[in-house]
Amino acid sequence: MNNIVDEIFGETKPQRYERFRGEYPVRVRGLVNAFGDQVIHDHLDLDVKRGEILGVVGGSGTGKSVLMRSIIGLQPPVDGHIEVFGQAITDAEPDEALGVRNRWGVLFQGGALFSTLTVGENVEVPIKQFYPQIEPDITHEIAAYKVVMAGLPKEATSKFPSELSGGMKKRAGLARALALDPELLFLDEPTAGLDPIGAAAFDSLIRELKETLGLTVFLITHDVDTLFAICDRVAVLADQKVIAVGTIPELLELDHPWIQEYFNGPRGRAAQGKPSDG
Ligand SMILES: Nc1ncnc2c1ncn2[C@@H]1O[C@H](COP(=O)(O)OP(=O)(O)OP(=O)(O)O)[C@@H](O)[C@H]1O
Repeated sequence: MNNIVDEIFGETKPQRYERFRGEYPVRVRGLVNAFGDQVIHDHLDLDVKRGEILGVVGGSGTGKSVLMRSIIGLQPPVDGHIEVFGQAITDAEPDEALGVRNRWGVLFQGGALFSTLTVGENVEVPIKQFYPQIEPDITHEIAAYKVVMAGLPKEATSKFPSELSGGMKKRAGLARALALDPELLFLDEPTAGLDPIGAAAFDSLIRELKETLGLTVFLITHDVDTLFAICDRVAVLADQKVIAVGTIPELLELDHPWIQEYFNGPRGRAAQGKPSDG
C-alpha cells in the first residue's frame, strides 16, 4: 500500500479494479421509461466498454439524462434490465446495489453542489456516507486531494459554491464525483455553459483522468468538439432507442438524417476542421 487512500480503502486501485473483469461495466437491455403517456425509451439497449469514454448524444429531450439516472438507480424503469459491474441495478435490493454504488461517481448537470457546504465539505459527503468510520482529519485530507485532482487550487476547498465561477463549479462537482476513487464516471453535459477555452481544458482533464486512473466514462454532451477531442465511441439516442453506437468515422458511414445533420451540419464540420459549405 503506497498511499493514504489505498490504506483507508484497504486495497490498492488495481486490486479494486480486479473485482470486475468483464468487458462491459454497464449493460442495458430492453430499457423502457415513460412518464404518463410520454414514452422516453422503448426497449433501448446499450453496452459501455471497460476503459472507454462513451459520448452519449441526441436531440434535446431524447432521454439522455433519464438513461443515466436509470443506470445509477435513480429512475426506476417501467421495464428492462440494467447491470453495472455485473450487479443488477433494476431489481436489486437496496443493500445489494450499495456494493456497486461506491464504485461510480456522478457529475450532474449544473454540478448539483450543496450551496450551504464548502467545496471540501461537498466532496466529503460521499466519503462520510460510504465510509463513516474514517477519521475526520483523513476525510478532509482526501477531499483536499480530490479538489486538486480536479484542477482547482487547494484554497478552493474552503470556498462556497456561490464564490466559484461556472468552470470552477464543474471542477468542484468533478472532485466530488472522484471522491470514492470510482472506476466508472458519469458526466452529464460537463462543458455546457463553459467558454471554448474552459471547455477544451475540461475535456483534457477528463481524458487525462481517464488515462491515469483507468476510468470508464459515460459522457452526455451536446458539444461536438468534446466528441472529436476525447470520446472513443459515441452512442446516438433517437426514436426512443440507441440507434447507433460506434466511432465517429463509423457513425459518418450511416445515412440516418439526424446523424448526418449533427456531424455534417455547420458545427460538426467546424469541429472536423472542414468548411461549412461542403
Ligand atoms: N421526473 C420526470 N417527470 C416527468 N417527465 C420527465 C421527468 N424527467 C424527465 N422527463 C421528461 O423526459 C424527457 C427526457 O428528459 P431528459 O432530461 O432525459 O432529456 P435529455 O435528452 O437529457 O435532454 P437535454 O439534452 O435537453 O438535457 C423530457 O421530455 C423530460 O421532460
